[in-house]
Formats: sequence, structure tokens, C-alpha cells
Amino acid sequence: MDTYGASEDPGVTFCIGHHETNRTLAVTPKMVSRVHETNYDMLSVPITTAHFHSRVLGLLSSYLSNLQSPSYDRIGTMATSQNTGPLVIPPLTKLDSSLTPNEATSQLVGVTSRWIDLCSPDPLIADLSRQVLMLEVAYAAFCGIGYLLIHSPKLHHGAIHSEGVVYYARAIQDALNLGPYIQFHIWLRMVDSPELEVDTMGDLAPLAREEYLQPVEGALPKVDPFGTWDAWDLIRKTCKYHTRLFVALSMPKQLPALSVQSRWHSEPLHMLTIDASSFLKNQKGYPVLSKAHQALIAKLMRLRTPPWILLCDSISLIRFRVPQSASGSGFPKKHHDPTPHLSYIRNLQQRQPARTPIERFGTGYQDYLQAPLQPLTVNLESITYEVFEKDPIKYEWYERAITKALRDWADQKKPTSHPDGKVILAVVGAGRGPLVTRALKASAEAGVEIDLWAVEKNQNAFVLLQRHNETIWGGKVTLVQSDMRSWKGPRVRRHASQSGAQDQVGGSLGIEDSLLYTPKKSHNDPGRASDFSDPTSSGATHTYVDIVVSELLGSFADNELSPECLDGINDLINPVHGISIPASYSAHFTPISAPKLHCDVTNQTISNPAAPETPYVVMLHAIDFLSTLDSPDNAETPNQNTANRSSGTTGATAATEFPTPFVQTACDAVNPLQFAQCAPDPPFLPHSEPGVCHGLAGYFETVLYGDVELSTNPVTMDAKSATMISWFPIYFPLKTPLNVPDNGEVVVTMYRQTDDRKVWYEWMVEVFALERTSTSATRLTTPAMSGGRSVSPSGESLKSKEHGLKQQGGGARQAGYRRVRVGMSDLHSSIKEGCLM
Ligand SMILES: C[S@@+](CC[C@H](N)C(=O)[O-])C[C@H]1O[C@@H](n2cnc3c(N)ncnc32)[C@H](O)[C@@H]1O
Repeated sequence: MDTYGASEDPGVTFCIGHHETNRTLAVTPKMVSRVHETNYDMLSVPITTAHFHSRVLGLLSSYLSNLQSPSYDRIGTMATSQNTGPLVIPPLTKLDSSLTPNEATSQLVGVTSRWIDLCSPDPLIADLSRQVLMLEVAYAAFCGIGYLLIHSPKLHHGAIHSEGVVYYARAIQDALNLGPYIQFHIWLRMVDSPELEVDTMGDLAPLAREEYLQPVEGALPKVDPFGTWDAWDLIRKTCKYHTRLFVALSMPKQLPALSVQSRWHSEPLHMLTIDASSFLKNQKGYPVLSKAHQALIAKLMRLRTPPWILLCDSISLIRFRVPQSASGSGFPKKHHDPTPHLSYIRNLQQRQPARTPIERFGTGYQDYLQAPLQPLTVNLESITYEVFEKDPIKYEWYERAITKALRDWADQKKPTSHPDGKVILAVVGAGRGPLVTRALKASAEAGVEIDLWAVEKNQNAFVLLQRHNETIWGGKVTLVQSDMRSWKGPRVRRHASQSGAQDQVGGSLGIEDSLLYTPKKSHNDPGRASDFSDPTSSGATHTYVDIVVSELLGSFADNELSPECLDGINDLINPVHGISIPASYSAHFTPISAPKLHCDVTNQTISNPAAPETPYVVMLHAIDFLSTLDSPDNAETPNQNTANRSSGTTGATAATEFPTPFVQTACDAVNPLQFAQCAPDPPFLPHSEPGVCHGLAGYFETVLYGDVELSTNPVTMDAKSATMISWFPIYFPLKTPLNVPDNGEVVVTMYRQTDDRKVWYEWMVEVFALERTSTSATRLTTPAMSGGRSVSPSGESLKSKEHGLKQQGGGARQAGYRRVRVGMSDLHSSIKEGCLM
């Protein structure tokens, strides 16, 4: 069980700005206030003017005309000196920028020049572009601009592709230092479409000298769905995942595949730009967005930090000055809506689907790293229990499970451990008692009498249990304040069947009972409960528990020591008919891209060196699953199997569910009373996209009883326990992110370790690329397993594989290929943050 607080639903608010590509009017405070009246929240502003642009072009032109062809001496050394003289842009003058620091500056997004080319293969153009950017950033910083929009890197220069991105990245790194209070937004397209990279008049790119270019031979390269993401990945890596570096994403008219959308959803996306040309017209001629666009916006607006929306070229600022003028956009004039695109987006804001219970509950906790609990050494506070108790599913499901178990007990006429024939039921780890209440209800519902015991080690919660027993449960529960591992089991009077009286039913066994603990004997020893000798002079004797109910699970099933605790009462359970609720549980994991979490872990490392080797409890949100079961090529293809992922499945959101993750079983269906049994599922061959693995997302599933199950696994949660809020997933970080190529394989090795004082995990990730070894390479259709499980002396050890072959369906390995290891993480160990026993 994890701990976090609920909060009220704040609703979804859109922050909308206006951007004009060729804004020529100076942006004044008066204009900003007029824009506000029109219902925009902010405005973009170019840092420099057309005058500055002309000045730079003039400088370049005269530099190039004076340039001599390089000459070389006999041994090939460049001999001219003039060529090496750098071209330096003199500082800005008053005509170079219309930006002035004033009271409206905080509502402006500065835009750097789009005519530069930081990636140019011609060093002269690249350097000139870098100087332009630096001058603009420095001036924006001086004026107090807080947000900058920087045009995307140019990826295609004739036949040269993506080679200059590193220069761009280097320039951004310098810019981050130059503007220490500025948030930088790299303005990217969702996919790399070469034909959209069109040079316009005055751009520096076409001025690159021929000797640095390679003309395109044949057709233009094809659209690369992850091309712009790849460039972004290089930039943010160069800038070391800088906390002031964000993505501004432009939404095209035709959205790309859901796998691409899902990737951007996981990145630090702080601006979404929508061009007027991305809108459709409805029957009345008004601008509207497609269902797929609406669904993507709905998803993005549920991010922890919803992106601002920048409407581009939807209306000229001239219109702000004379709003009554006729529309120039071709939309109907009779309603005189001067800002139809804005009205549409505002209307979309109103129509956002209500937040799901999980979303409401998790507000503020999305992608927030929480240190794991120390359930044995730290006593929970009442408020924490109160939060647990808000779960709409968990207690209901426990009640169902107990009812079914009691009915089955009665139907099967199983003998009970009580001389009176009552089923002896113990809630171990009772907390404030919600499962005790549910057990009493289940008994009434099933019509099966129980002798109810509640064991709790938290002496503070125990006070409340005593009070509840008096006021709510009518003294029907026997309370034991003890660590369950020291509990000697329930007691009944030897002659209870004659007298009808049971020892201390409704009474409380105080702290002194825990002092009765005798150290556990060897495994062959029948143990404490089987010792039916009279332990006191009261005439009572120990007996077995028929049904033990516990809720000791953590986000990764056994990470809060449920097995160790339950192992401590194993010999108290009716050896023939005893039932444990839960009956079994399993742990599951999948590799994820999680840039925000990586950034947060890295920042925490400064004060806590153990941070990158700590498994965290996190409500995962801005993440991308690297291994998926399917990858719909069509953005409109619905896939509703992905639960617990982002925004629920209501309304428009359902139209674009992201691809379903492949979630590997780490530890399969462990019987909590025999927890050493642990085996991974056979591996599976899911589809994988290129990406970066920042860590592993971990989940659990549990069978409470029969068909009553709980799950946090995104693949099964909807079917088993939708809307359950008690557990967030666990995140096992990687110190250094690993690049996973398209067609790659990720192999995860994980150990659960113990030294009898604490329990911790060890994990390691390897990445393989597949190399073709024969021309007749074919795919096998039988699951292949390399890795497999090995059992360490100190606990269970798991080695499971994630395959990422480009293939639909599962269970295949490619023949005619060999695996080449292309990356490998450290062996991480959470020993320093281990869970104390
Ligand atoms: C996750 S809480 C669940 C509380 C309650 N059953 C519920 O569902 O709301 C687990 C409870 O088990 C108790 N607990 C954990 N380990 C225990 C142990 N070894 N012996 C007794 N109580 C234990 C904790 O103090 C805590 O109250």
C-alpha cells in the first residue's frame, strides 16, 4: 500500500496565446491588454526586426563577395589569411528590435529568428546563425522575457541528413547559460517530413556554399516518424536534460501514428502550436479540429503541467485593433466573431471530459517520485489510513472475496478450527479496521458465523481498533496488538462446545501478548500454533486460523515485505483447509521512456547519492512504453486496452488510446504463504519503437479469492479492478539512459535480495540490436527463452526478457539474426534504501 493524499478537482484550464509568423507591429502593453480582452492569455513577440535580418544578410553578402578562394602551400597548408578572419555581427541597435522591457513582458513569449540555420554544413552560416541566436537570447534576457520559442533544427541539407543537429544542440546549451531565467522551447514538428522543410526568401540555409553541400540524388528521403524526436533527444542529451529546456510541438493537419503521439506525450511538452491551416471547417464554415486532434489535446491537457496552446496565424493583430472589420479568413461574417479559432479552443476547454476518480485522486501526484514506505519500522499515521480507505474498489473486492470464501467453506462443509464450528478469521495488519468491518459484513452476507481476530502492530492504530470494537463492532472482535510474526495464534476455550463461551471474544489481548513470542523453530518443527497445550491457566488453548486476510502489498507486490510477514504466521493457518486472502500475487514490469522522472532522479542525486538506485512509487503519466503489443499506423485507430496510463477512456479521449504496453511477468502467481516460488512467464516478441529507456515501470496483480482480483497492470487493470486508486506503479530508474534501436531487444535481469535484516532489489538492463546473419532470415514462431530464472540463495532472482522485434502478435524469435549488445546499464542495487524487516 502506498501513501499519498487526495485533492479536489481543479478542472482543466487552457492557457492560450496568439502567434503571428510575420508580426511587424511592435507589441506594446496596450496591445497586450487588448489581446487579453479578446480572451487570449498571452502573445508571441519576435526578438528582432526585419531591419536586423537585412543587416545580417548585408554583412554576409559583403563578406562572401570579399572572400578569396582558399590557396594552399606545397604541403597543403591553407595559405590565405583573409578567409580566416571571422564574420562578427555588431551588437543590436535600436532598429534591430522593437522589444522594450515593460510591465507586459511577463505575458510575452519571445520568438527567435526562423531564418537562421544553426545546423548548416557551411561553418560560416552555422556560426552566423549562432551569433544571431546569442544576440537575441541576450537581449531577450535583458528585457526580462521568461519564455523563448526557438525554431526547430533544419534536418535536411541536400543529401546531408541530421548531421548539424549537434551544432544546434551546442548553441542551445550556450543559450541556456546566457539566459539563466529563461525557459527555452524547441519548436518541433511531430515527424520529420523533408518536404515541409521549405526555405523561404532571406533564409540563410540556401546561402551555404556549394563546397559544403551534397546535392540530393534521386528521390527525397521519406517521412521519418521519429526523426524530429531523435533530434530532440540529441539536443536534450547535449544539454543534460536541462530543467529549463522544453518542447513546443506543432500539431499538423494529419496527425501521425499513435506511437509517435505517445512519445511526445512523454516529453516535457510545454507548448502546443496549432496553425490555422490545421483546422477543418464545419458545415457552417467555422474552424474546428478533427476528433483525433481533440483527443490528443484532451490527453495533453491532463499532463501534470498542461501545455500552453499557441494559435498560429489564425488572425492578424490588425484585427485586434479593429475587431468589427470583416473576417479575412473566409469564415462567415454574419456573427462577426473576430477570433473564431480562439472561440473554438475555448469551447473545447468547456467540453473537456470530467476527470476520472484516479485523476482526481492523483492530482499533483502525476510523475511525482515518492520514497518507498518502511511499513515495518515506521508506524503509519491516521491520515494515511484515511487516504487508503477512500479506495472505491479495494475494500469492496475484499468483502466479495471473503463472502465467497465463507460460502465455499460452508458449502464444502469443511471443519473449522473452532470448537463451536465458527470459521476463525484473522485480519492481520488491520490498520484502522476497514477489512474487519468488511469481514463482519461478509459473514452476515454469507450467513456463516465467524470468530474474528484482528492483529495490528501499530500501537496508535490499535487505540482506534479498540474504540471501533466498542462502538461499531459490538465487541465481536478479538484484538491483538502485536507484530504478526510474534503472534501465537487465536485461543479458544477447551470446552467451548459445552459452555458456548469463547475465550476473550470481544476482548483485547494487549501488548503483553506480544511478549509471549518464542523464537521460530526450524521448518520441520510443527511450530507455535500446533502446540495446543494450555499456555495460561485460563483454560484456553491455541488453535489455527481458518481464513487469514491481509493487505500488505506494495506497488511491486512483495516490496513491502508481505511474504516475510505472512511467512511469520504460516504455521498458524489451518494446515488442511486454511485459506489466505490474497491467494496469490505476481509482479510485472516493462521498460519505459520517462524523461521527467530521469531528470528528477538526477536532480535528487545531488543531495542523495542513493537516489538513482531507489525504486520509487510514482503515478506514472508522462511516460512512453518502449515495448508495445501493437502499433496502430493510423492515428484514428482506437485501442482501448491501455488503462492507468494517462487520462482515462471517456469521450474524445477514447478515440486515441496509445499503444498497449507489453508487460512482462517478473514473479508469477506467488502463493503468499510459499513465497519462494517464483518464475517468469515465457517471453514474448512485441513491437518496439526506437527510443530511450530511462527505467522500468513495475506493477502487480493479485488473486484475492477465486475470480476476485486486483491489478495495477495497465493491460489488465480495467478488467480486474478499474478505478482502484490504492497503489501507484513502482519505477526502477536507470542511472544512465539507454538508447533502444528500432527492432531492438531489451533484456532485464532483476533480483529480490535479503540478508535477513532487510529486503532490496537489484536490476540491470541490456539492449541488443538484431543483425542479419543470413539472407534467408526467417522468424520462428515458438517462444524462445534466453535468460530464464536463477534462484539466489538469499531469495528469488529473475531474469526475464523483453523482445522488441518488429512483429505483430507474440511468441516469436527471428532466425537468421544474431543479437549484438549495443547498451548495458550498471547493476543497480537499492540495498541502501532496502525495506527493513
Ligand atoms: C497497508 S496497511 C493496511 C491497513 C488496513 N488493513 C487497510 O486495508 O486499510 C498495512 C497494515 O499492516 C500493518 N502491519 C504491517 N506489518 C505488520 C506486521 N508484521 N504485524 C502486524 N501488523 C503489520 C501496518 O501497521 C498497517 O497497519
